[in-house]
Parts: sequence; C-alpha cells; structure tokens
Amino acid sequence: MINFRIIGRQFSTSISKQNAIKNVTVIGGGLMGSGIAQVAAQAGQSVTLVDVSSDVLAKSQKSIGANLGRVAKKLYKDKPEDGEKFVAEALGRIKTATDPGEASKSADLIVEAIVENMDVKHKLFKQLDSAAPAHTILASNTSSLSINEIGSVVKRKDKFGGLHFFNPVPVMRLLEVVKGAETSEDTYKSMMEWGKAVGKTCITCKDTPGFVVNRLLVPYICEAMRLYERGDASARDIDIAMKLGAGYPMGPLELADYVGLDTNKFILDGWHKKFPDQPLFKPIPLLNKLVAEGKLGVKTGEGIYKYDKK
Ligand SMILES: CC(=O)CC(=O)SCCNC(=O)CCNC(=O)[C@H](O)C(C)(C)COP(=O)(O)OP(=O)(O)OC[C@H]1O[C@@H](n2cnc3c(N)ncnc32)[C@H](O)[C@@H]1OP(=O)(O)O
Ligand SMILES: NC(=O)C1=CN([C@@H]2O[C@H](COP(=O)(O)OP(=O)(O)OC[C@H]3O[C@@H](n4cnc5c(N)ncnc54)[C@H](O)[C@@H]3O)[C@@H](O)[C@H]2O)C=CC1
Repeated sequence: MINFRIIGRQFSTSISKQNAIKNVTVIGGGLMGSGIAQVAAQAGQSVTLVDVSSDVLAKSQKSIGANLGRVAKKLYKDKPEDGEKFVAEALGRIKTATDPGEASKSADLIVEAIVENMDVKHKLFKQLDSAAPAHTILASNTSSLSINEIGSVVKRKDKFGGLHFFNPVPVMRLLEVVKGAETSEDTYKSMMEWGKAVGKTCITCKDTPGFVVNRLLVPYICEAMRLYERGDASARDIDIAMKLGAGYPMGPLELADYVGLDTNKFILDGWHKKFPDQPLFKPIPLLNKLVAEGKLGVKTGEGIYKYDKK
C-alpha cells in the first residue's frame, strides 16, 4: 500500500484484497466524474469514462493528467521518473466512450455523475440496468436527490445505492455511502470496500435529503448568498469572515462558485419543490439571475466572482 499526504490529508492508493470491483464505469466526464475516474485509476482499477460529449471527454483527460501530475509530484518527490510512470500508468487505465450501454457491459460497478436532474438520471439508469451484467452494482453520485427515487426505475434494487464524493475528488477524503430502502447488505459492503480501496474514509447515511454534508453545507452557502444579496457585507468580507473566523479552507461564496452555481440551483430548487415551507430552501433571486446569465462559477469563468479563463 502506498500512503501519501496532500495538504495534511492522508491518501492511499491500495487495492483492498477483499475488493472484488476491478472494472469501473463512470458516467459523466465533468467536474465529479473525471475526479472519480482518476481516483479509481490511481487505485489500479480499469476505468471507462463516459460522456455524451467527446469534447468534454478530451477536456477531462487533460485535467486528469494534470491532477495526476500534482499527486505524483508529492508521491514521488525524489524520483520524478517514477512519478511520470505513475501518471502514464494511471492514464493508461482510463478508456473513454460516448455510449453508456456499450461501456456498461464489462463493469463491476457503475458510478453515475451526470446532471442533477431526476428525469435525465431515470432515463440513463433504465438503459444501464438493461445493458449491464447481472452482478453489476449501480450507484449515483447525486448531491441532493433521493437514492430510492433514482433507483425506482431499475429492476436490481438490491444492487443500487449512493456513492457521494466531494469536490475536488482527488483531495477530499470523505465518501458518503448511502443505503437505499432495498440496497442489500452485500452491495453495501462492496460499496464500503470499494470506497476504502480508492483511498476514501467512508461514512454511512440513510437516504435523507443532502445526506450529511450537503444537508449542513447547502443551507450555509445559501445563507451566505442571502447575506450578500441583502448587502449586509461584501462577498470578499463574507468569505474572509468564514475563513479567518471559522477556519474554513474556502469562504461560502468561493465554495458556491467552486461547486457550480447551476448545481447549487438544482439542489435548492429540488428541495424547495419538496419542502415548500422550509425557509432555508427558498429560492434566491441572485442565484437564479447568475445561472440565467450563464455565470455558473469557476467552470464558466464567472459566478459571484470573476476568474481567469484557462
Ligand atoms: C456539492 C456536493 O455534492 C458536495 C461537495 O463537493 S461540497 C464541496 C466540498 N469541498 C470543499 O468544501 C472544498 C473546500 N476547499 C478546500 O478544501 C481547499 O480550498 C482546496 C483543497 C479545494 C484547495 O486548496 P488550496 O490550498 O486553496 O489551493 P491549492 O494550493 O490549489 O491546492 C492545495 C493542494 O491540493 C492539491 N490539489 C488541489 N486540487 C487538486 C486536484 N483536483 N487533484 C489533485 N490535487 C489537487 C494541490 O496540488 C495543492 O497541493 P500542494 O499544497 O501540495 O501544492
Ligand atoms: N459539483 C460538485 O461539487 C458536486 C456535484 N455532485 C453531483 O455530481 C453530479 C455531476 O455534477 P458535476 O460533475 O458537477 O456536473 P458537470 O456539469 O461538471 O458534469 C456533468 C457531465 O455529465 C454529462 N452528461 C449529461 N447527461 C449525460 C448522459 N445522459 N450520459 C452521459 N453523460 C452525460 C455532461 O455532458 C457533463 O459533462 C450531479 O449529480 C451533482 O449533483 C456531487 C458532489 C459534488
């Protein structure tokens, strides 16, 4: 087992002996999917990364290469040639594809990380359920939707659950493993073992809105946006306050841009629809305006803040 640290966080690239999952298909090559593909490949697994867009896949491969380089720099500080080998080998384990059905045929585990929309996820999971072998576990990386509701369209309900990663996936050490009402004990154990094998500390959570982290974090981010919208403090000062006053690595408004304002809006709108009386889930005009203008945060070069385009 190789252990290493990044900014004080412990990582491991071991493959657990009990982990029977060797072939992983990740659907969605955006922010989260590319990170999930990276950590699985780093752990020695064969990965197929799927997206509807070839352009997205080309961009993902580029960012995975760069992020593997950051990991290698720390892992092989004194042996850069070994670092180059590590990057090349991990990249070599990642194939890309645009057809989810075809890419499911050899998967032991499929992790879905596409847009946060129930209808789109349902359509995809129906297709995956009919294309994947009987033993394949299907999991969603949803931030806020119900695992039971997403899984309602699959026949293999015992082999369906939630695997919720955090952004940036290669750095954040937590994985929330979510048991749906019909997730079997075997599936749950396999998901926990796989999480450990890709270097994460796993916690278990029931299928409740936002699981643990987002149920606490999303209302916090939303309250910061409302504070800013009311003009109570500037964006910079709100972020400085939470970094220096509460010890957070990023302020809430920086974090909103980092997660993606579209994702924040998908989460809030979904919860508001389900729980219309909960004041914490009420729509935020500023968020709606920025998303309508295509200002989605870091990924589009502008959100609450402006960013240099790469
Ligand atoms: C919406 C949801 O459903 C759930 C969510 O994900 S909610 C969001 C959860 N995430 C957070 O809360 C993130 C909070 N922010 C942080 O932890 C930190 O600001 C951060 C790790 C993102 C960046 O840290 P930073 O110190 O500000 O910046 P930076 O110097 O670029 O990165 C720190 C280190 O991480 C490494 N790093 C950052 N991103 C990386 C990546 N994608 N891959 C590999 N390494 C990475 C960098 O190489 C750097 O390493 P060194 O310090 O050794 O050079
Ligand atoms: N952004 C974040 O910080 C986090 C997001 N999540 C969740 O992960 C999921 C993905 O989020 P992001 O990676 O941020 O989104 P993103 O917008 O960066 O990536 C989504 C990708 O899915 C692709 N896609 C859409 N429909 C598809 C389909 N039918 N088949 C294949 N690919 C398809 C899109 O082309 C896009 O590249 C969402 O459910 C989100 O809620 C979970 C944790 C953190």
